[in-house]
Amino acid sequence: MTDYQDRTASRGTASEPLAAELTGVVKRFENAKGEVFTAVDGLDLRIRRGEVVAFLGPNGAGKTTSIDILLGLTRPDEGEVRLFGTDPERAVRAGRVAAVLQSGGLLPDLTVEATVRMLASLHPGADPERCMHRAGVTELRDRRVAACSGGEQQRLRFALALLPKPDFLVLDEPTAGMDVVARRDFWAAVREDAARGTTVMFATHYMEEADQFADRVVMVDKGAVVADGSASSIRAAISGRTVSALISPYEAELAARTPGVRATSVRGERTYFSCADSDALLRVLVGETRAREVEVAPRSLEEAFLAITENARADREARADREARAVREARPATPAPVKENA
Ligand SMILES: Nc1ncnc2c1ncn2[C@@H]1O[C@H](COP(=O)(O)OP(=O)(O)OP(=O)(O)O)[C@@H](O)[C@H]1O
Repeated sequence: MTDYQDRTASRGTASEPLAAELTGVVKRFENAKGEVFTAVDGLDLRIRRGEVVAFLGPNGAGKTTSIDILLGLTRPDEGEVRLFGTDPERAVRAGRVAAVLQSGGLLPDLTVEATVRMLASLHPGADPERCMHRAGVTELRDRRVAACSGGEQQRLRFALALLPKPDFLVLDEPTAGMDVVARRDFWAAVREDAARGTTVMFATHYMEEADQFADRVVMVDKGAVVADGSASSIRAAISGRTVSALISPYEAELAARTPGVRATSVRGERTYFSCADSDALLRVLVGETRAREVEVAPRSLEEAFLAITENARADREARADREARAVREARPATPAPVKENA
């Protein structure tokens, strides 16, 4: 297994039943012209109980579609989905799985408390006070939903999701559009719940959310898993900086020989150097070339994806080579053909 597929960050164990299991899931959409587009392309994912998994990917990677399939809201064209060993609809009906989706579902004229109590009546044994407290909305109880900020509405949705006392919480980009403080408060509430052993899977664009909150990060791109591992292994893969400058092609080539420079590219007038040791490159650019307007930036998520997919491809090729060699070496020498006498 590669660094990105070590799956060591689990809080569950292999002998425990899985919270979720997606095997070979494919979902295609057809546009008005009849062109077929594959949004989820053979997704395999196993989530053990107690794990907190970030589902990370760029726009259009297939996160929402995968989550809809996981929750039984969309049927896959191929593949199988199991939640707690049963089909998604049954698991959701039984209150074992609850979701905080990106929008919808709230009545603007009700107060926060009335909303929670109304939905609590659908779940025998639900404890509205406790759920409000756990989601951090107790202080907002008398506020109308329409007067709540986006972040407060998401916390309210979180309180509603807690009503059936789910074992598994699925959150689809729950903090999209929130400011830093609202995001921090939201995660504090979820984190507290996860500490009680609830399995959590959340989709996000934000690398730092995945890093701070998840103990496992699953990166998806083009509807398939491209990396899967502990946050630290993913972080290691995206460490490094991008240095860019206005520099002549000749001097750029010289600078690219600095140890630690992994790749260069040109966009517009700028040359971008992806490097592990930005200090060494800066010394060269400033001290030995006529480079101007030098900038240093953390590696972007897109660059991280490129690095990870490239590493994953190299790992796959190396593994295939090793396996082929092992097969060749294990094969007994072919005996010389025996000539039969006519
Ligand atoms: N009902 C649909 N009909 C046609 N195409 C769809 C439909 N739903 C999703 N898609 C397409 O499938 C791809 C994956 O979309 P999805 O919403 O799952 O991605 P995502 O990773 O959640 O993206 P984002 O981060 O932007 O929400 C996108 O290209 C999207 O346009």
